Amino acid sequence: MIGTLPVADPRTVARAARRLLAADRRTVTVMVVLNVLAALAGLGGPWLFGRIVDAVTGGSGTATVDRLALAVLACAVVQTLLSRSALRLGHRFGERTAARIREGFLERSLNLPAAVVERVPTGDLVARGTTDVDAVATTLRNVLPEMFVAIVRMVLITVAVVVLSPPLGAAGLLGFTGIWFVTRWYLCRAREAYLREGEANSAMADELAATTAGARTIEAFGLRARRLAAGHAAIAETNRTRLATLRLRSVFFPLVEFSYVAPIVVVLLAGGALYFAGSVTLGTVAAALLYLRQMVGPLDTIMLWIEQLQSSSASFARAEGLATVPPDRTTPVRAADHAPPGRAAARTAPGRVSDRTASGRVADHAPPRQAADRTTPGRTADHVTPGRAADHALPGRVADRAAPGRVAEGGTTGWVPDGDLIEVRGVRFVYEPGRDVLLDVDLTVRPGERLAVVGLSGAGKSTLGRLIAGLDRPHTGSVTVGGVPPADLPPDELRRHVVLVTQEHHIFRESLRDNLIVAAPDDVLRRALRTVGADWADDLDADLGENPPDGARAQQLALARVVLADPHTVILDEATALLDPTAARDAERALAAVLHDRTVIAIAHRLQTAHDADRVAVMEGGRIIELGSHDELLRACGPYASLWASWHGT
Ligand SMILES: Nc1ncnc2c1ncn2[C@@H]1O[C@H](COP(=O)(O)OP(=O)(O)OP(=O)(O)O)[C@@H](O)[C@H]1O
Repeated sequence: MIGTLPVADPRTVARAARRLLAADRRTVTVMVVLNVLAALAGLGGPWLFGRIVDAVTGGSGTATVDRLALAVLACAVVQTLLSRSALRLGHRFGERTAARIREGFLERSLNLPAAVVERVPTGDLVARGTTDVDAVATTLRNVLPEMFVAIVRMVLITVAVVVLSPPLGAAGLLGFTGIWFVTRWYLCRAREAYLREGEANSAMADELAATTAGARTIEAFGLRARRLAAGHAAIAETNRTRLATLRLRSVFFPLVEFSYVAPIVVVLLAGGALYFAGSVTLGTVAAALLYLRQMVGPLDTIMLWIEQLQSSSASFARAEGLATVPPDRTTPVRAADHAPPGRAAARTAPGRVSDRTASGRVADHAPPRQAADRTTPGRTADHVTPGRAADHALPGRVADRAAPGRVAEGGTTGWVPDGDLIEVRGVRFVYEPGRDVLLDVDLTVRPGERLAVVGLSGAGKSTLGRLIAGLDRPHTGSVTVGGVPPADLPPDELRRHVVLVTQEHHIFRESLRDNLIVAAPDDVLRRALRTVGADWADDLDADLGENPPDGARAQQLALARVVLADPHTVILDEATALLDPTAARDAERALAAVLHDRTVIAIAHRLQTAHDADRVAVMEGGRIIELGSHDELLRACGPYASLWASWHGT
């Protein structure tokens, strides 16, 4: 488990950059060729100008000078045309590559293990997906093509000046060595400085997001001063890191300016001496000087953008860092899996169920049967398959799924659950090394049973719920649903078996239909909405991004998703805790309709839920310390009896 998102190391970044170049190999090749041709055309000008100087000093006629001047013009025109084409191609390449990076980032974000997403600061992920990806996109679109042109020109100008006159070329290059030292000094410090600036930006975004999201809590608990102090600290850190990069720039750029003049002075002095010694013509000195002047253009471009390149390479490292997070399930989910129903099947499961695909990891116990062996001819699976109206038998759980013979689509283990039995055996789980959150947990939940899990805050109830819902894997022991580890099931399959409903109900900025996640005919969707009492939801095309439903309605939507997914087991983790009492009563009614005929594991804070359950599991310090019916546990006079007594005030 990790507390912050990682940053890719330089080798990983270089590999990713190579992959992006290789993805557009043809364009890159054409770009290189056009740039080389443009740079070659550009070399003609100074050389011809040198010939003009020699022609004039040698007393040639104006006709020669005119011809040479026309050739200079032709070179300039050809260079402009070729450069423009190369640049246009470069911009297009940049756009396409930026789109690839965005898609990759989206895919990786969706693939992040739920436990990681919950633990890392939201601001970090948001800043990487916005500021960092935008910085990389801008660089690819605007900076990289120009840098590329500049580098090609610099290389060819260097070759040209050395070929023109080796001693003058050597003098010029000697003059340019200062830039190399200055740039090296800058680059050694810039990456770290920009990475720190990016981190500080993320932290500030996180602080602001936390303050905005928790506005009501802040008001209610008088936390304004605390939040302000946290905000100021984050802003101060951002300022500090920005000043650090500014300091680097304020040393770097003046030194670069000075370094431009140095080679010209050196060549003028050396050229003068060589001319008077009769080793070079005046035209050659003039051409060499012009070449060196020409060098300033591409150098300027490189120096101008080098800062942007540094900051965006740090941004790229942050965006690529997501790729280094180990997945909780090994088969990555495709971005297409997250398109709304109708476009692609799965997006986000009801409640906080993550849409990740299954891992190739084989369970440490033997699943009942292998899917491949179980394809029974003529047997039809009765699952809630997107688009299959017949499967949506509402409101209770009527569909007969997990039928032997059905092959799990997209599953990596090839196993499919056989039956609805939930078994937890010898489970141990940690979020942070050295701190067991679950220890030796054994539990069997029979199909159709209502189990309440109670215990003090931090006892491990939600973690147990997450393991049964397949969002996390146990570190030791096994959790199985119908004999198969739920974390091994692909999202589509998983949600037909187990769904976790929490108090968080995410609403996508899409239509009501898309928000229901499971694709089904309109009448089935409407029936699901009616089942949960969502009378307000008659227009399936209504854009929920424009009119986001309030807490109670969002809850109804989440429950409608459960109805449509039609799982045999629903895990409720404080599903109605955030609703006001009236809304909570309505939600309880809707819940009752949804839970009918299903196995229910209710993580309960109100002991009334435990009272109404078939059995109660009492958790403490990551262990189940008592298990039995309400009456049995009361008779046992143990921890549950004490909890019940204190809850009742007796
Ligand atoms: N993502 C996480 N990263 C690190 N520690 C975590 C994470 N989630 C929970 N914990 C810790 O694990 C322990 C068990 O948490 P869990 O949420 O499972 O308990 P709980 O009984 O459901 O508590 P509550 O009733 O307060 O929700 C707690 O100490 C909690 O701080």
